[in-house]
Amino acid sequence: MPQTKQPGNAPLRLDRETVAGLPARSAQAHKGDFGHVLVVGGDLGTGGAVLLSAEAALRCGAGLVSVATRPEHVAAGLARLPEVMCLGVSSANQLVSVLERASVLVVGPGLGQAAWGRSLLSAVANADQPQVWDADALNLLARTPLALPSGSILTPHPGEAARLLGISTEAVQADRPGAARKLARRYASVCVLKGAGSLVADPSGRLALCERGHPAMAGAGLGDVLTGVLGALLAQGQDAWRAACLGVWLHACAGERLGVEGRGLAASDLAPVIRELLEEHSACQA
Ligand SMILES: NC(=O)C1=CN([C@@H]2O[C@H](COP(=O)(O)OP(=O)(O)OC[C@H]3O[C@@H](n4cnc5c(N)ncnc54)[C@H](OP(=O)(O)O)[C@@H]3O)[C@@H](O)[C@H]2O)[C@@H](O)CC1
Ligand SMILES: Nc1ncnc2c1ncn2[C@@H]1O[C@H](COP(=O)(O)OP(=O)(O)O)[C@@H](O)[C@H]1O
Repeated sequence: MPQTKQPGNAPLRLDRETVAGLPARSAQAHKGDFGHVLVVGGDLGTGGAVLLSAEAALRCGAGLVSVATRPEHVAAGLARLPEVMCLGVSSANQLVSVLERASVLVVGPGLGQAAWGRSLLSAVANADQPQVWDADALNLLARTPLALPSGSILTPHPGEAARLLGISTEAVQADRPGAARKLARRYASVCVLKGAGSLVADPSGRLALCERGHPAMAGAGLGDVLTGVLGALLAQGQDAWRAACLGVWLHACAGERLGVEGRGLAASDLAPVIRELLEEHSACQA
């Protein structure tokens, strides 16, 4: 990423110039060049969260996308996203073969915190691919010591950050840079602290601020979309810091573009707009 000089401890401001893009694709490119994102989650009652994530990964250029979810959700997943390989798993041992084939793991959207979700999260945590942890993966992490593999990203909203840090949501909001940096250090991962003015922190203390976005984004599933975007950028070779900076910026700019239409922004509206913005920033063909 171009390193704009930052005065003192000021965060890097994410904009078109400061976020690093994806390289153009060669004319001989094939799907095997762009990674395989596996999204794990979607317990009974929250099955849509994994589909939002998988759709975003597909629309941001991942070569292959799989979902591992409750068997009850497979038919709906295939009907909505025929491009995605949708596997029903009743227990963690059914995850093993698909985990081995994936290059990036996204875990947490709609995962739940019951035995099913806990066992899938343990299996994912034992894998060594770069990972994106969100939602219930973070709620479980707050209760159980688990290590994230190197090159991973966690994406708490202020409520999840508060649970991880054992403090109130208000305390997180009162010192967002401090909370983001602390989580990045504690989990040796890049931390995206979501909410108006999302922050990206890394374990070395580096901090970036995204001033884009729109209050129309305050609705269900927008964070699930972000996880898929980040998974796709990791799968296409960006490291955790670059993927987080580009992904957060694209997601917020897409929210802004759609937000002008007013309230009622559906999370699934976002993916095609993120695709447009990604092409404007990093064209697929030179
Ligand atoms: N279609 C589906 O299947 C969907 C499934 N989903 C799944 O549902 C599960 C539960 O996830 P969740 O995030 O709704 O619940 P939870 O962690 O209790 O957080 C809520 C509390 O956190 C806080 N808070 C959050 N943001 C804040 C901010 N910016 N600024 C300040 N505070 C903020 C705020 O706390 P409060 O202010 O109310 O104290 C808020 O009440 C999870 O598995 C997820 O994947 C969802 O993704 C939706 C779509
Ligand atoms: N007022 C806002 N301004 C900018 N971005 C927002 C605003 N409200 C929500 N967002 C963004 O929308 C997403 C919401 O994610 P999250 O709270 O995890 O929702 P969910 O769990 O329903 O998917 C985050 O990326 C957050 O930064």
